[in-house]
Amino acid sequence: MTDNEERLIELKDRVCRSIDETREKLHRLSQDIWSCPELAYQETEAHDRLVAFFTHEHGWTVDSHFKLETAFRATWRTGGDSEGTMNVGFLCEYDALPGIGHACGHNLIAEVGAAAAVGLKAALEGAQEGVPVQVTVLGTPAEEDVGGKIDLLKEGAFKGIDVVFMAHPSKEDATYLPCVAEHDVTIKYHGKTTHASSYPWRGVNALDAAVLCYNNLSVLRQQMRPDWRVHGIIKHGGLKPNIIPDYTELEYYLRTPTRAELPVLKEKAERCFRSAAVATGCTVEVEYARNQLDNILRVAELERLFERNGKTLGMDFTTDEDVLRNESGSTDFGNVTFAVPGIHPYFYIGSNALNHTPEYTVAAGDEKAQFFTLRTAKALAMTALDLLLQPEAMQRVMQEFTEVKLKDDKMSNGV
Ligand SMILES: NCCC[C@H](NC(=O)CCN)C(=O)O
Repeated sequence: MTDNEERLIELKDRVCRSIDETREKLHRLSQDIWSCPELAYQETEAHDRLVAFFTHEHGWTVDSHFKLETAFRATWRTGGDSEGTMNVGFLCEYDALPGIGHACGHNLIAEVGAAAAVGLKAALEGAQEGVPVQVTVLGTPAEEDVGGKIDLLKEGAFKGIDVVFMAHPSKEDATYLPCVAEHDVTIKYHGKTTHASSYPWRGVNALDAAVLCYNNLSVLRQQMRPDWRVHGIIKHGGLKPNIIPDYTELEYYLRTPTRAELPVLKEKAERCFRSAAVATGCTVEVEYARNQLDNILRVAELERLFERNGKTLGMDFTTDEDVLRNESGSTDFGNVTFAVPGIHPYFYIGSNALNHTPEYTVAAGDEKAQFFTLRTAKALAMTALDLLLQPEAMQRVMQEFTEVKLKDDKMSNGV
């Protein structure tokens, strides 16, 4: 075994020990966030708790309200000049869901990011030969909405970060689960009210338009690729049965496995929106969310390193092809992966509950989740050490990142 390999093992042990030594503070942080669920862009308490956590941990430079009201940044760097310093990013999410609190366990995402950063810093602080590194923690709000990470990307918050890590609670350990491109859209129909019984023929029925739109999209599914998704709700359908509705509103999520396919689906969906207006005589407004979520650009080398570290800690990565190929959602982390190589693995939290259910809310606040949460943080920090102490590993990551980006560019440009 080489000296460097021995050093890596020692530093990885130090990461695990320091995270275990901080577990009480980390659990309290996670519990404080879990017990005060806040919606996207309204995560003021969670922001304050995380800012206070890093402020009280020595050595961190903390920027509260960093580019967004409820975003933050905490940085720590080893001494020496900035030349050759690798900037390792860890992301914290902390927004909850309406009506069911932290049913996606974002309190645990925040805890994983904080724990991994604290563990990596502790390991490197004591390293004999300096390892030039900056550790950057970014608090990224509103993942469940239009995506705070995308806002932060636009504001340059990820500039200078060389590799980025986060992890998401799930019902199994997985180095990756399909994360698809998505664009949210609101469709508004405007008609004309009249008495629905006395003289309905004088009205223009916006609810008819909404129902036709819903049905148009429902029949479109037969002609969609099986891995595309179109799903939505009628947010406003009218005021009273005897008033022909003059305003209705629908919200839909349009999803495709790659960002290159999304324009194709959007064009088909828009025909459904607009034909409902034509058929009823309504006017229609189509409003897309300001941010489109991209699919995750995968870097297999990062996933391999993470899986190797996770297995040494006892993680049991799923091999269920059905899960690995089909069960998917979207995340604004996808947009980050087109700017910075990164991984977004999933981790079991001691429950078979499904995300976005009240049962998952309970599981995310259960002390039983702590062991799995801290184990995941250790594996992330250990993977960061692999890159810091093995330059050839980071070179492989960058080479692969360049290749997959080029392949995506060609697909997006129809090459
Ligand atoms: N409009 C954004 C929705 C994102 C949401 N993300 C997830 O559920 C991943 C876990 N937080 C989605 O519906 O996919």
